Amino acid sequence: MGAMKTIGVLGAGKIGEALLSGLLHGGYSPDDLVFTERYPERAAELTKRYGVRAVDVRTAAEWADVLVVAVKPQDIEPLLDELAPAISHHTLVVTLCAGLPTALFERRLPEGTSVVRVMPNTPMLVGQAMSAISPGQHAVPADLAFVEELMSHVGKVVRVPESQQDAVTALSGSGPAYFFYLVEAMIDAGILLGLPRAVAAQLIIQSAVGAATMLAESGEHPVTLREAVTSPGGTTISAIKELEKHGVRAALLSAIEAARDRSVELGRAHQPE
Ligand SMILES: NC(=O)C1=CN([C@@H]2O[C@H](COP(=O)(O)OP(=O)(O)OC[C@H]3O[C@@H](n4cnc5c(N)ncnc54)[C@H](OP(=O)(O)O)[C@@H]3O)[C@@H](O)[C@H]2O)C=CC1
Ligand SMILES: O=C(O)[C@@H]1CCC=N1
Repeated sequence: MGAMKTIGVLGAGKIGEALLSGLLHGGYSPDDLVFTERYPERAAELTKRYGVRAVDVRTAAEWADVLVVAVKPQDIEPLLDELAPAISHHTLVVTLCAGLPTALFERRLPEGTSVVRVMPNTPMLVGQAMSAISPGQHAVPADLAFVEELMSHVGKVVRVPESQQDAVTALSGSGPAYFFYLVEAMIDAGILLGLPRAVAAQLIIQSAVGAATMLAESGEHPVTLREAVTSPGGTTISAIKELEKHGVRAALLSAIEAARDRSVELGRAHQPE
């Protein structure tokens, strides 16, 4: 178990909470975790829910072997101001922030600080995260191996060069949102066809679970799986024709490109003068 390292989660919003919850489900003890939060009410609520201690950033920096940064990229500067004087250079820093390069942390934290960049996603809440990890310039193989093991408690992990993290963020970081959006639209289609909302939701959600399981377990290409649903002269091809007519494939390509561009932009906002 993670070599029993203590973990401090800085910023327990949606993704910070998902990590705490996922690690607890994955076998971590609440005694090996702390978190920081700006609002005391939110901190108290999380402590009640998970039994994990809320502390200030200085205490987290002094106590934890590993600090996981989970604030919005827009909030990083004040956090680094607080962290820089408090952190020891032996602490491993793991950043979950979209767009922010490891070099930003290395520049602002004590010389030689080991930083690993991770892009997870919210299915971490159910142990089904997809996380991509990249080492900063001072991260040694043991640091990367530790983070790989840590994130494997909450899902699957892949190693990528940091230069690919903006693309990863656009694909799997934001990816669950695209599926939720599709499901939402498909349930609406059920309503359009006169089905009760609860029935439409059950039909679509189970179809999504079934399709995802086939993709994950069959090893078949998505085209093969789609062709198996598409009977000659049947219903599916009538729907596919409309999807093509409305440029859904092109829309997805443009959407994911836009997400990648936004990730790059979030990183640029924190470049040195
Ligand atoms: N949501 C997602 O699917 C994913 C998010 N990420 C990354 O995770 C990070 C967090 O995103 P998300 O959880 O969605 O955002 P949230 O706004 O939900 O979470 C950020 C939390 O950090 C708190 N916070 C801000 N500054 C500080 C500080 N100095 N000390 C302590 N707490 C602080 C915020 O408090 P307050 O409410 O006061 O602002 C908030 O609760 C981002 O960098 C994002 O790019 C990565 C992968 C997926
Ligand atoms: O939307 C965002 O910026 C974050 C990063 C990836 C998913 N959510």
